[in-house]
Amino acid sequence: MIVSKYSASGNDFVIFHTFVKKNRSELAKKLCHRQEGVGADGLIVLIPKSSLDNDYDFEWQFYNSDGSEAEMCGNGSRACAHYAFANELAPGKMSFLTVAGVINAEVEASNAKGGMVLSELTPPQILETNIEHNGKRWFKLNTGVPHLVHICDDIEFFDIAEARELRKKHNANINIVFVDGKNLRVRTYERGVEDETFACGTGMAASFYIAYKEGLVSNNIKVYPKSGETLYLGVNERSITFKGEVKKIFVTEI
Ligand SMILES: N[C@H](CCC[C@H](N)C(=O)O)C(=O)O
Repeated sequence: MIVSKYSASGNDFVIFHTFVKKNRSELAKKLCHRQEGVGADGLIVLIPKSSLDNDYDFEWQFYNSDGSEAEMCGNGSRACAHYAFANELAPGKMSFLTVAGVINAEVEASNAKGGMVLSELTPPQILETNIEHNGKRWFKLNTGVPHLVHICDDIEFFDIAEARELRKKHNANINIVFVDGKNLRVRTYERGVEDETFACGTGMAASFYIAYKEGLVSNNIKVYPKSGETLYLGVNERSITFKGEVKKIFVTEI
């Protein structure tokens, strides 16, 4: 089986396509394993559409590295869009079906090593605005998957033990966000990876949306995850747009 390894702002994925839709939880754990597999935060399986009457170009399955299936993955949606375009499975402007809903994506630039991709996420839903934990205020919202967000004053310290506790209590990804002038810096403990990742797209979107609703940033900004790569976040009348570079690291047979 031929698989591709992608990095989207430091969040990395194994991607392949097949017409067969089945449970791939065990395969995800095997392929994502950092020492015994390809190594990735998640597995993306692209399933080309089987009938012309679907109003999307393909369907996908997304699995975290622990084998859990997640409704959506922001960075994964950008990597998958480039993979689909590069493998002639979709046009540059595409839409695909995820558990969270249909995602629109556009490959704005592409070459053999990757490109620049914009995804439009599912409409954000603010669920709670005042969760108190250890004297800190957390927001809970869904940007395709559930996230907790805390607006912090020191991005250099991320309490992973506290994040793990909150992740278990709320079954959500955990984000701290720092307002850095006009832009944001975000760090995320990811559900299903069970550790901090170098970037989390839906987490950056959740953090951006809370900072925007709190009047701390404008509706079009740059967001910097742990990897330091630049992501462009915006709010439109429908949802949140999310743009950044994706890199095709290698293609291999397993
Ligand atoms: N770990 C997340 C799914 C992947 C989200 C993240 N990789 C992104 O880019 O949005 C969850 O289980 O809710």
